[in-house]
Amino acid sequence: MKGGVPPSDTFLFELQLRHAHLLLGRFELVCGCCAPVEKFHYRLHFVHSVAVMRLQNPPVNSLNLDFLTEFCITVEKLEMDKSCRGLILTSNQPKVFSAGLDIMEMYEKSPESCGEFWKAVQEMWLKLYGSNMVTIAAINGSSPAGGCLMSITCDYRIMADNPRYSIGLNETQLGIVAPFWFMDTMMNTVGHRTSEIALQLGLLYSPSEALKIGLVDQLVPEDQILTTATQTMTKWLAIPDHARQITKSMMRKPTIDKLMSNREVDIQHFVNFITKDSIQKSLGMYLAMLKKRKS
Ligand SMILES: CCCCCC/C=C\CC(=O)SCCNC(=O)CCNC(=O)[C@H](O)C(C)(C)COP(=O)(O)OP(=O)(O)OC[C@H]1O[C@@H](n2cnc3c(N)ncnc32)[C@H](O)[C@@H]1OP(=O)(O)O
Repeated sequence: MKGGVPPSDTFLFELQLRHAHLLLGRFELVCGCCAPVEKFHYRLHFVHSVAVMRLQNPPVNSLNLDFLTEFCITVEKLEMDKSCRGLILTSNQPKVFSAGLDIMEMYEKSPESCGEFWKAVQEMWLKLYGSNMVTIAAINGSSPAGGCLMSITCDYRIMADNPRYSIGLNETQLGIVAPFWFMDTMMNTVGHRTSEIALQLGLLYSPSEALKIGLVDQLVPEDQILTTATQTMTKWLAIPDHARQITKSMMRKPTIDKLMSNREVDIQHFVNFITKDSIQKSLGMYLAMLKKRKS
């Protein structure tokens, strides 16, 4: 513990809660009083009631089952920690915020594994879209498909102004169909007409195009992304929590309820769809294209 002032009971209690996160969640915690202990899928850093989560699942922060499970446990713990009022999501990987769902979790897998994976994807969306915290995505790299979904579940999106980066729901380009709750989240963000075009064509937008259609809220130079996210967070946290939380919940509840009352059907639909030979073939071709593009 730094400094000569004895810690208050409340502070110690909060610290214990955070240490509990540390032990259960296997992430690296960086705060004034404790040294980093373990690195895993992300680093978590607390600054004045705000958790900054830097995703680090190399090489491209693809969302696999392990990552999603760990992510959900951590968000749930932050949600329960009354001292944590905001969450900033960003990437620790160069050039990529998140490459979306890990295609390997959907390719040549058993129906059981696919079902378990899809449940974790649903859980991630439910936790983030329904969060009481202020959530800000600091998008410091490309963010296709599931990466875009993760971003649009947040309350506010700040993207690095780098024309090489892109963001969007490009599922149709892989020969797959975004489920209704991906579509709903997109429609709630950019409106129905723009979503129709974006989703049917599987468009990936440059940062300036994304700003134009309202897919992101602000562009900044990459080296200013976290400072801007922190300043934005301060503005949002100035609003009384209860009023902001009730407003958020009233606006998102119908969309959340729609998935909540159809979770099992949605899982079955996903499993039936993704295990079809024709869809497996499309995924295989897409994976080969990704690898070929690299060489
Ligand atoms: C009812 C049915 C509903 C189904 C709904 C499914 C919903 C959502 C679907 C998804 O989220 S699918 C994922 C879609 N993601 C993408 O299309 C992105 C693909 N990746 C890229 O475009 C690029 O990798 C990148 C993110 C722009 C980064 O480019 P960079 O040049 O930095 O890196 P690469 O060399 O391309 O990739 C490195 C390495 O990672 C592998 N990889 C990339 N993305 C994925 C992925 N999403 N899943 C698994 N693996 C991925 C890539 O093949 C390379 O592998 P190696 O060659 O190194 O083995």
